[in-house]
Formats: sequence, structure tokens, C-alpha cells
Amino acid sequence: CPLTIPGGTRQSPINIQWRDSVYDPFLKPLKISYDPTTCLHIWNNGYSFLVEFDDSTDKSIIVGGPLENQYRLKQFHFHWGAINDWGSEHTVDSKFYPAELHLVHWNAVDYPSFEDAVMEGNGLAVIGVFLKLGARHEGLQTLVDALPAVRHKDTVIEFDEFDPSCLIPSCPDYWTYAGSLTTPPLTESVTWIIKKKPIEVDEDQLEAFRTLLFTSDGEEERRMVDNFRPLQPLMNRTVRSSFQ
Ligand SMILES: NS(=O)(=O)c1ccc(C(=O)NCc2cccc(F)c2F)cc1
Ligand SMILES: [Zn+2]
Repeated sequence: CPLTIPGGTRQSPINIQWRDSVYDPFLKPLKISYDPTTCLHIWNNGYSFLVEFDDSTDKSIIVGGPLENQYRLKQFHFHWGAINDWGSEHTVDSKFYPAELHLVHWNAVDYPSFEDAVMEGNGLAVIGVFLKLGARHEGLQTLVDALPAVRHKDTVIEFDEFDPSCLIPSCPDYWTYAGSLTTPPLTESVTWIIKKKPIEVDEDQLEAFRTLLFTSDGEEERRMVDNFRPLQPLMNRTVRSSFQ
């Protein structure tokens, strides 16, 4: 089955059992500093839609939290369901959220490129943010308004001056664990930082995600929904929390 990696010991996503997570007083607050001018474009890669950033400098970085050094923002993307009952990749006490945001960063201190970092145990850091149904999210709306232009696989539009920190809850609480990419090549190179608090988005915004297509223009249309990987075994891992 291609969704399991042979010999994988730290695969993602996982269920986060709140009561089994271990408070680590040595975890630092995560420091996020993004420069909106590094935002480049939005594209539909046939699996999700990604907002990509210029990662040739240290202009948009995160540092602190569980991380040994700073990591550069490369892209962010989402996973979502066909209906609001599921869609997130991680679950909390076996509860699914309707969608999950991933902000993907790489360790440019130790490695020369993202492609190199993807192959290393401490190469990547991904911030996960749950989306829940509620009030309309004004920051997300600028993204939603651009989605019709990237409806088909392999379409791209320029997108600039976007600061993704508007999509990250101000509450500092997070869980962290050692995991993997959730799509091929499923490499075990990700330090996951999962925010405890979700952000609220409204039904129309979730529906806008579901208007995207897995398929290219001219192909028979297949709606881009349920683009999340099944839960993976925790195996010999502990999920740490930054809060008591
Ligand atoms: N869902 S997630 O946050 O775990 C995730 C994040 C990034 C990627 C990715 O960059 N894939 C393409 C890619 C590009 C170059 C080299 C790679 F190894 C590679 F996976 C895949 C999954
Ligand atoms: Zn993802």
C-alpha cells in the first residue's frame, strides 16, 4: 500500500491524545517573523493549492519553540474534506477538523536547499493550524478570492503582499512531535508544531476550497476534496505540549 512507508517509525499525521501529551517546561515560545513581500504566487499542484514564498534569504523565518535554529518559510497549503465532518490530517482526541493549514519551513542553517533538507531528520518544520467552522476569516478571504484563477491542476497566479501570520492563532500554545511529510516522498524530516487553538472560517470559505479541481483543464473534472492522509501509528513517540 503506497500510503505506508516500509520501515517508517515517525510517520504523519497522528492522533494527538491530549492527556497523553507531556508538558515540557523547556519548550520556548515560537517566534514567527514573515515578510509579506516574499510572497510569490498561488498554484494548484493537483493535490492542494500552495502559496509559495521566496526562500532565497532569511526574510521570512521561524525560530524558538522546539527548534534548534531558524527555519525559512517556503510555502503554505491546506488539507480539507468534502464535508465539514472531516478534512484535517491531525486529529485531537480523535476529533477531525474540517481543514488544516500547513506552513512549511526548512533548515537553511544546516542545509543548502529545501530538496536537501527534506532528506534530513531536522530538515523541516511545519506549523499545523486547525480550521473550524465559525466566523468569516478576513485574512483568508484574500486567498479565497484568488482560488477561481487556480481552479485546475498546474495553474498559477501571481500573489503578493500576503502575510500568513494572520492565519496563525495568537494563543502561543502548541503540541510538537517528530514526524514526516504526509505526501510522497513521506520523508521523516519534519518537526511538527501543531497549534492548540484553531482559526475560524465560514462555510462559504470552506466551500471555496471544494471548488478546486484535482484535474487539469480539458480533463474530466474531479473536485479537490478529502486530500488528507490517513492517521499513522504513534509507535515509539511522545507528543510534547508547550502548555500545562
Ligand atoms: N503535508 S506536508 O506539510 O507534510 C508536506 C509539505 C511539503 C511537501 C513537499 O514539499 N513536497 C514536494 C517536494 C519537493 C521537493 C523535494 C521533495 F522531497 C518534496 F517532497 C509535501 C508535504
Ligand atoms: Zn500538508
